[in-house]
Amino acid sequence: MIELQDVDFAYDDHQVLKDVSLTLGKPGQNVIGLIGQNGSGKSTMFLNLVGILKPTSGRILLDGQPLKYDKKSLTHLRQKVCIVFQDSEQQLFYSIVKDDIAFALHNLKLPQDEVVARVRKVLKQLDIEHLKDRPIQYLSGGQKKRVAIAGILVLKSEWLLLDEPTAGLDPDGKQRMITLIKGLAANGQKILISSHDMDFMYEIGDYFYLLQHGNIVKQGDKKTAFADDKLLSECSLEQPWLMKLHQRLGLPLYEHADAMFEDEQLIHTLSAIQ
Ligand SMILES: Nc1ncnc2c1ncn2[C@@H]1O[C@H](COP(=O)(O)OP(=O)(O)OP(=O)(O)O)[C@@H](O)[C@H]1O
Repeated sequence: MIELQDVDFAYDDHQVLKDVSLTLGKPGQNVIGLIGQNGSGKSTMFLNLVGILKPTSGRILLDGQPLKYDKKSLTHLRQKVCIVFQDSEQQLFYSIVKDDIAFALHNLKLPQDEVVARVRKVLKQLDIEHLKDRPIQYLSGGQKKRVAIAGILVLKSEWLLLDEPTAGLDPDGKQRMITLIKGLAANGQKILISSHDMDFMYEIGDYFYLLQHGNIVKQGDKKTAFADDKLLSECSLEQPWLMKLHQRLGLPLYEHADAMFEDEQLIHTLSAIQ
């Protein structure tokens, strides 16, 4: 579990996180969403969680132990909690895809056959086997994102932090991201995602935190987190469309779009209207 206790963070005199307390990794909460508009502090919170930044006050605990910031402790932390940055370029270092994915594994001094096996597995998992020998500089933004994620997934960390994973993706890329995240979560991967893409978050998340100007102003499951349209618009966020249909048209609150399209009773009612 990851716990934040009364965490404040400021860049010099610019206070960004304000008294944030939360516990990540409770049973049934494999995919956790951190929602907030641009500048609300999501990336700053992520950077605190991986020890790149240190809370100005308060503390962060991993499995009950407060984070320490010496080199050895940070190496340990980064084997358990890994981040995929919003800008994939920030974490692509090698020129060829398969070398880049293997980079951190070589750093960990894993045996070569283990490195090869792990790289092969993630290439398949992310459907990028065809890119393995390609120069990274010629990949599209969406392909680079998948390579960056592959380079983290090979590490098999307990926690995966995805900062704005759908930024810049086309509908197909977004759908692939949804499939990937659902697949990882089904295998027990714990994932924290930051985004202001509300339909995406609604589709994949189990539990949500709403961040406004560095404060957690709401938390809960889908039903709770997205219910207050007024609060969401104060945060410059839009209600997910399934929640709008529920609140404004009285439809059941579907967990995801497929559940609505597969609802035979709804289909029957709609066809009777026509
Ligand atoms: N290195 C920095 N130095 C000073 N201020 C910063 C720095 N990084 C971010 N900020 C400021 O901190 C605030 C929160 O930024 P942050 O990137 O955490 O927000 P965010 O919610 O992730 O935004 P976005 O959705 O645009 O990625 C913003 O006002 C931003 O300008």
